[in-house]
Amino acid sequence: MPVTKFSTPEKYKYQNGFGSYHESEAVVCALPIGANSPQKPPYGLYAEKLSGTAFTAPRHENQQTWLYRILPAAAHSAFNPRESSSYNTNPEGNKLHQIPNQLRWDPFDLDETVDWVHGLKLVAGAGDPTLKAGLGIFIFAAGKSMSKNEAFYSADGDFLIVLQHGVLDIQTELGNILVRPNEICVIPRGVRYRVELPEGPVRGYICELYQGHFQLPELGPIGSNCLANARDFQAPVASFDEAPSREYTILSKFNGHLFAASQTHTPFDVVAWHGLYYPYKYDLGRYSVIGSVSFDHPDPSIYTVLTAPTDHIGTAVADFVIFPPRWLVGEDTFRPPWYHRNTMSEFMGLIGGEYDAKTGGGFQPAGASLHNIMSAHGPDASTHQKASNAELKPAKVGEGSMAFMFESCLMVGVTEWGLKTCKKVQEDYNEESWTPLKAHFKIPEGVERVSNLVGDANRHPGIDNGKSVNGKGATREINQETLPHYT
Ligand SMILES: O=C(O)Cc1cc(O)ccc1O
Ligand SMILES: [Fe+2]
Repeated sequence: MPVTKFSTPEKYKYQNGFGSYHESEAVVCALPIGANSPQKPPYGLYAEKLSGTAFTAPRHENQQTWLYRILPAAAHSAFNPRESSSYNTNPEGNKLHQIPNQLRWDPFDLDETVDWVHGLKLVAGAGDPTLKAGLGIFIFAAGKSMSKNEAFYSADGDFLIVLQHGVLDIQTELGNILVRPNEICVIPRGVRYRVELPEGPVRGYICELYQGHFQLPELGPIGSNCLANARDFQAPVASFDEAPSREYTILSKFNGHLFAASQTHTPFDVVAWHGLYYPYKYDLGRYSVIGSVSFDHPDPSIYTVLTAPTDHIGTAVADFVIFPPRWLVGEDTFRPPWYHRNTMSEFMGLIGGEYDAKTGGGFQPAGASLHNIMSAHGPDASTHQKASNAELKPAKVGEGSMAFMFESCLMVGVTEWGLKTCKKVQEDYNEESWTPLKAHFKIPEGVERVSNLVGDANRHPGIDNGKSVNGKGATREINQETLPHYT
């Protein structure tokens, strides 16, 4: 049998595992053994610590990485404000409109005129990076690679990048990551990187976490596998530029504003590193979806890829949730999401295809929606019509599609850009979605108006010995007295 050889280009080798202690060296023996900061690190390298949590954070939260580099990151000029009148991704400088309306955006435009740094548009957010509290939601669209002489970092938070279009070739201090369609990438606060666009324009969404870090959700009774499996997260291996000395600009996003410093050596000079604080990517196609195999529609928390918890267990400052292709088999079930009002806010985007809860055509790839705290929403009228009459055989939904949600316990405000400047807000969202819903309520002839009695099966006409519910094909045995069904 012929042997197929798979090879990954050296540039894009990865180490697998979420939250794993990784170590990597681009030159043999560049990592010191048995010490972090020897008097003279190997090959004349400098040792530098990059911390992602307080030094004293408990072990289960503590994240830091030791870098062994040609020159320390500190070797640069002072930072000066750059583009201070135009560049502002700061929530406090961007008036946030807190409004209860359901909002939906048409697809955001590609923009071929800008690079990664200038393609970031704050669309919504909550909190404040100076207090390390809350999150920022960005739309990004870029058509130019960053200059070879630039590196960017955000001091404000961790970037969770959800790519919607194109490919991102990211050179980070810790190594290279190629983000391809249907993949996401997390770049932690402070990590310096530059983004090249090998296949032209890119577009997508970012959740910037001003507080804490993303982690895998608990699995509870699911057990030890499924959802996003730890081994499918990929961190880069050490890789450094051997470029001759030249001018570099370090761009810092600091409290939403841009600052620039210069240096005469490459920032991509980390020859080896070890630790828990590193960028990583994940292919959403690897997500192992869990769902109901009997009836009813479970909470979307079963689709959580990553969660950023608050101090209150079970309540997230940001959950990253996806809606991948999956089988729906629920009997006697309205299969799309129920109508609901949520104490959490829900920002959604669509990477591709069609989202099964919104089949009316208004929620499109590269578009978005925001259902803020207690903003009522659910399937649009056409989806309701289809789903409440559909034949309930097993059905694959979301084939070729990937919707996602940033769900937050915080009230999410919308920026002026998001509400007006981008000109993408759909004025007729309610009229297209829910105002066409018809009332179907009808009390059959002979049914009493008031009944406090729930234990009498005779009061529930249309139930056939508890074997089928509403005659719609459910086969489970159920005590009919508990069924508050009228047909
Ligand atoms: O509103 C939405 O479309 C997202 C969502 C999906 C779901 O299956 C259940 C609840 C929910 O908020
Ligand atoms: Fe919802």
